[in-house]
Amino acid sequence: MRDAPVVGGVNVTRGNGETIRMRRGASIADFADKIETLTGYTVQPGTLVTILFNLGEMATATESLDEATFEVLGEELGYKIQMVSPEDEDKELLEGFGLDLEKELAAESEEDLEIRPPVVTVMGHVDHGKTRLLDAIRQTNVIAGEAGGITQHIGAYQVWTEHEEIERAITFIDTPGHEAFTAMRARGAQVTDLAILVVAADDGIMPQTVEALNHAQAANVPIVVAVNKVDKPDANPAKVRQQLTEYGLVAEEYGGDVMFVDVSARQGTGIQELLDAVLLVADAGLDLTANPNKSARGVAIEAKLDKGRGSVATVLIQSGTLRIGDSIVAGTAFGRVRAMLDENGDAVEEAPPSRPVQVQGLNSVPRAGDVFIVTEEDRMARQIAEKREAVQRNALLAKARKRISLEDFTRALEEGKVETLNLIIKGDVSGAVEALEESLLKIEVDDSVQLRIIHRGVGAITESDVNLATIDNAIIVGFNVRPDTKAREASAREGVDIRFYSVIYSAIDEIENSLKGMLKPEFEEVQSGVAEIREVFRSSKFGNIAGVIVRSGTITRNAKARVIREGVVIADGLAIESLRRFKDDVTEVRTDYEAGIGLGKYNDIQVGDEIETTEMVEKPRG
Ligand SMILES: Nc1nc2c(ncn2[C@@H]2O[C@H](COP(=O)(O)OP(=O)(O)OP(=O)(O)O)[C@@H](O)[C@H]2O)c(=O)[nH]1
Repeated sequence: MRDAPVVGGVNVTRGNGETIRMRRGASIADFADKIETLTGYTVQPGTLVTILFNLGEMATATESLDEATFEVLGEELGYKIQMVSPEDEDKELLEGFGLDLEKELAAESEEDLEIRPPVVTVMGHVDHGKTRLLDAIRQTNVIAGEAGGITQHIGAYQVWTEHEEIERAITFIDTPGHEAFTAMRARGAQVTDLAILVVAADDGIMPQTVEALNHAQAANVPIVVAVNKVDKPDANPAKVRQQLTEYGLVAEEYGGDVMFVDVSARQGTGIQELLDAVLLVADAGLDLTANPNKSARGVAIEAKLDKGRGSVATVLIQSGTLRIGDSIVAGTAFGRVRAMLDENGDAVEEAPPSRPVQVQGLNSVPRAGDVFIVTEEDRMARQIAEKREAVQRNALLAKARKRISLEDFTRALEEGKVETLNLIIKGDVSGAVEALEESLLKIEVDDSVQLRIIHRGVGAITESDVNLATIDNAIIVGFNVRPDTKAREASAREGVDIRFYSVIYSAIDEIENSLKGMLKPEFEEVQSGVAEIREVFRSSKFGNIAGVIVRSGTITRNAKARVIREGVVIADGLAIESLRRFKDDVTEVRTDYEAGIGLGKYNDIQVGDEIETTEMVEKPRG
């Protein structure tokens, strides 16, 4: 490739608004490659590192960058950046193996398709009777002859019911509440065709009822309401109907189009009517069909590591038929189907669409929501899994930088992009949540800025809040509440910004400032690399040079350094004046590599000392 000519003082590798597609986890070096392909001229990654540095962002040539950083760099160079979404990325990965799931589905003709059972998730507030209802459904509708058999929890099961004189199956996802539902949605897997919202008639609408229906509505999944515990003396089913009207769920008897069914999970009443309602909704407009005559595709519902059996994963077949001996890949897990069990613990030879089965034979445990596909050869399943693992690793590295934070929002605003700030509000008492919501909605800003509160609730910040924030790129505001362990892990993994407040005024203040584009980012120092001194050389030009091996992270030429002797910082705020590998000046040295570091006039270094480097990164508030 040739060097780019300079025309009118401008290097012609600069763009003219062309779009460059970048993968998650890509680096400056990848970006340079893309520009080279586009222009036909050589682009040095180091040049891009310098340009980015001059824009106030520090990154090495091979480090994974996030979307915001690519955009900054792209804008400077005259390119539009389009980040490839995780779904598209995986799609492209599969296409590389000749697998195009969408094309496959589109190529199916009407004759190939057969009706499949609806897949139903049961959601509702704690103690409103989800578990009991699922038990009741199961007890009254297991396949004849298997009643009383030992059932085992595999995360999903099918029941059979006579509907308009035909025996029909319904598949129930039986994972703990809507946590699984949102986890799967966050991963782009749509498994649920329909949701049953359980509301106890003696208790009425509670925070998780609202949360559950928000999730179902956001996913565009139709809802059937089961008004439970109608056997209780203080049951008030009419009130439940009344209350849900406010959330857009209007009962048929009130002129709306939502089916409400009164049930008692304890007494087993109303169950048949509920199943009929589910099938009516499914038949009315959901068009649930699939081709059973091809190799299977579906979604992992739950999975665990079993001491005796290894990885066991419950999968839901979405199209095709799964058979013993099939090679499958689910997320980053792969293997051959060694055995399949149904919810009764019975061995199954093949599983058609909408059938959940527990599969043995995968090499590791897939995550809930991972899509699985059957491949023609074992080798292909393994290669897909390995490629995905590499992609995930890179994406994680980039994501560690951050998702949207209030500061990003402010910056986007300052750049004049029209923006909507999505918020989730969680508080300790409903009064506070309402007060906060009301005050926030009253903030006056100009027309280009919008505040949307996509969910509010009382109680700790949960994993499902974080999942919702991930999907809608929202910021979570916690008023006197904290995330639970799972939520904390999820927010760290997904990089969701959670802001904690204990005074309503400061929450309003900060969000108002952000909406008005006044929030200034704060920076903090983080460790970027540690090197151990193994030799000290004297150089007439540079003073003492430390011969080091990098123990962790990356030592970069621009970083600040400190010297640590036996765990004590003996000098701080030093600049790295020279960084060399052998005789060459380099900009960075990574873990396990040797290098020579010169700290300018600072000479007090000994063998065994550590040089630790730090960089300034934007600090999450809270
Ligand atoms: N009277 C009456 N009690 C019920 C009925 N359904 C459930 N219950 C009781 O309500 C309590 C909660 O029921 P669960 O099925 O555990 O509720 P859940 O929604 O699954 O609760 P979590 O799993 O904790 O979210 C239990 O004590 C049940 O026995 C009903 O129809 N009538």
